Amino acid sequence: MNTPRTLGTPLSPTATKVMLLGSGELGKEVIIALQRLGVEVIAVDRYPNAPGHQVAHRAHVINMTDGAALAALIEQEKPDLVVPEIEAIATDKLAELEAAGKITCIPTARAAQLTMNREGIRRLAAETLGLATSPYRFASSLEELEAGAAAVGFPCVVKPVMSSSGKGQSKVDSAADVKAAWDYAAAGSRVDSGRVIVEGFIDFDYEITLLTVRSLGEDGKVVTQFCDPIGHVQVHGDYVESWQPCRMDPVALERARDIAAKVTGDLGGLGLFGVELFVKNDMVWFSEVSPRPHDTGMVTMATQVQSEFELHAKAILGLPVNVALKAPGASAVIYGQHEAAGIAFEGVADALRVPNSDIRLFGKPESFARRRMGVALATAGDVETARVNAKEAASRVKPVIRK
Ligand SMILES: Nc1ncnc2c1ncn2[C@@H]1O[C@H](COP(=O)(O)OP(=O)(O)OP(=O)(O)O)[C@@H](O)[C@H]1O
Ligand SMILES: NCC(=O)N[C@@H]1O[C@H](COP(=O)([O-])[O-])[C@@H](O)[C@H]1O
Ligand SMILES: [Mg+2]
Repeated sequence: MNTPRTLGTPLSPTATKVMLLGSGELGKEVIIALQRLGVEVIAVDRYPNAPGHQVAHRAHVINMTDGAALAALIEQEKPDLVVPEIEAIATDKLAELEAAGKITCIPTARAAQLTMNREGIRRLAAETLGLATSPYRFASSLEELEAGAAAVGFPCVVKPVMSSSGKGQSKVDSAADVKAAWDYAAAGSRVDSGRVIVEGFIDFDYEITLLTVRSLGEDGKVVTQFCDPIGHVQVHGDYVESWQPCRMDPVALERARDIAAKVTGDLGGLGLFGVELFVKNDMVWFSEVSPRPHDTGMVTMATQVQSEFELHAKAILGLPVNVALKAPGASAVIYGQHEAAGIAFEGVADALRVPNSDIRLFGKPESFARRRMGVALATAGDVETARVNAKEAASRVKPVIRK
């Protein structure tokens, strides 16, 4: 597509129809942004009443890694755009349907295929594009992992090739810990492929997500724009806190943008990408990329004129976008803390008494101790104050089990 999409009326023959594959907290916000433009939205996830299901025109529950089930649903709904929201999807089927001219996949089916599996994106970035990354090896057995870990050196990080939000990921300090990391990866991957990546540990000063948008310019050509860098803190491979803008050495910022332009340029298509980078002084390493909104980018709901979700919604429809920052701000995650269905949240009023704060509760039907159930947002005159306030607001929200 090189012209903006004409938008129709939902639930009528002119409807512009978008299908989200994955309907968690990130998809929910993309759906809300699309709904505001009068787009008809079909939300798909692996379990009923997912956050995005609750705000879409129609909701479906299927195993998205089942190619036949996915193709059948696409055939039934005939969406104009198919928008992957998670990694664990039958992306080969998406590629087949795209090649047959039956779907338009965001940003491209190839991008979804490459980023579903760490091996695809890592080999593209390091071996094809020549970008700096941590040293790495892939392993399909404990013996291969032992050899790989020895090759990249200790400490290192072991991750299933198909996983996200830190699932199955562990840091390994010595050869004695390799077996535990192998077992942990096997238990934690979202799709058990029996394969892992082992990466040399990068002793970075800080890490960022560089949200990068590919949208259509007035001349019909793709324009690449960068949001202000987002700094974040991760615990056990999962984000707990993020802030924007993240102060950076100007040389490092230029390098970060260069890497992001190369990766997103190769993946192609339209939409927003979250490019994850490690930074030490003016050195920048590529870590990975989401060809979709990023969890650390939830902060943009408070900090930007258009959140990462609005940017994605607009860009995929061929509409112009505005990546400007509105105010410095931060986000802090609210975890479930309990293993229970239908939990309640006390203290929301107290949380909202924190200056310039806001709360999002995702509405996930089931809570786990470390499941992300909501996020607190705060803006302030400076990022430091915003971080303190976002964490304070998050801590005032108390998940409880109601009998
Ligand atoms: N090679 C490494 N060196 C140092 N830290 C690392 C390395 N790999 C991962 N980490 C840390 O673990 C975090 C999560 O890693 P990564 O992004 O690969 O996992 P993920 O499961 O894909 O998470 P998400 O889906 O949330 O992006 C990183 O943001 C970083 O803090
Ligand atoms: N880092 C990727 C990420 O944050 N993805 C977000 O988490 C949801 C799954 O949450 P769940 O595991 O609680 O169901 C996904 O649907 C997406 O919104
Ligand atoms: Mg990551």
